[in-house]
Amino acid sequence: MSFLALMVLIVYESRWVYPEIQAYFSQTGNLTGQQLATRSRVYLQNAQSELLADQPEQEAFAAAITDIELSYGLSDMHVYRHQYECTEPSLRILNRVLARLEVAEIDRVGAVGELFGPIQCLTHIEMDQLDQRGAAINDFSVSTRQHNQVLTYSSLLIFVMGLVFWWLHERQLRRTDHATQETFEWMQRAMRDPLTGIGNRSALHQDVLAKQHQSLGLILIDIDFFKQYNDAYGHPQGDTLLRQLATLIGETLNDEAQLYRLGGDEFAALLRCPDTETLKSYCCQLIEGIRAADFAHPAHPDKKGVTFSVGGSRFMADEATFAYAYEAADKALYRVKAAGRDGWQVTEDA
Ligand SMILES: Nc1nc2c(ncn2[C@@H]2O[C@H](COP(=O)(O)OP(=O)(O)OP(=O)(O)O)[C@@H](O)[C@H]2O)c(=O)[nH]1
Repeated sequence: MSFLALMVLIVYESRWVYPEIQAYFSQTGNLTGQQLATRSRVYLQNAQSELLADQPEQEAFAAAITDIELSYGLSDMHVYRHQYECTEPSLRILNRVLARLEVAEIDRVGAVGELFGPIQCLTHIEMDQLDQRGAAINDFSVSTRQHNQVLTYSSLLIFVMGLVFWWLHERQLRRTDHATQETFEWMQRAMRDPLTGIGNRSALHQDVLAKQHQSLGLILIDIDFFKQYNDAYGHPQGDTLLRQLATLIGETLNDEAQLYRLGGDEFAALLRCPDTETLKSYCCQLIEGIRAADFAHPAHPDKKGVTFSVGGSRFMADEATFAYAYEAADKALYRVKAAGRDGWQVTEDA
């Protein structure tokens, strides 16, 4: 709002300059007024010269009459009559002198003397018109200086306001960026399992939705007798094992799978899977991988190391088929558990 007011002020100040210059240069009253009075005075002085010149009286009178008439014409102006009290009496004197010159009822010296009054009046008019012009010039330069100052300060203010707005805008931009970054990081964290760093159940759902219409394999991996492992080594060691197993699963699947911890001791792997044979080979690799890793598990009932039960299913990714695929993989896993664990099964055509 204040910005708009400043702009209006600048436009007003700019518009002011032109009419003011016009007003100055159209001081015709003063300029012309002074020039006419000067000419009129010069004619009267010429008339005096003619009267005093060494020439026949008749010629001198004729020349003087012409000069006085010219002077009269230039003096007989409304502005002079209106502004200067001496004008009317001067014109009357000129009229009288003219009349007397025409009938030769006045001598040369007398006529010259009569003209001094009007000359004095015209000199006064000239001086006054010059003073008025000087005052107008002075006023004009003062006003110009003031308006220039207003223009300069307003422009400066606008510049500073522009800088402030730019700074505020930049600051807001930085804050928004920061907030967006924070939100993004929170969302990332909300999708991660804090213990192992791999995705959680929400991430699994999201990733499936992002792979619409792709042929995928879902593999559920459950640690056998993990409760006993915790009991034997304690929870901190159990946590360490969970982290190690997350790494092992990733390496075993050649980092082609996206991994998730669904809670407790259950992991999931999601990977591209063109056919069931591929899915089976991944499951087989997992069982062989955990056996080869040979993690100690003293509380394992069969005295084996840590083992997995693995169930898998294959599906064309979308929201509805994922629910069936999950259920199918879970059933396969359950069958492995029921069959004694440490093995894998897949459900065909989920
Ligand atoms: N260390 C650790 N243990 C966990 C965590 N989450 C769950 N558990 C434990 O995992 C164990 C899972 O026990 P169960 O569901 O009976 O599974 P299990 O002992 O592996 O038995 P089966 O699956 O039938 O072979 C429980 O004892 C939980 O306390 C965790 O974040 N860290």
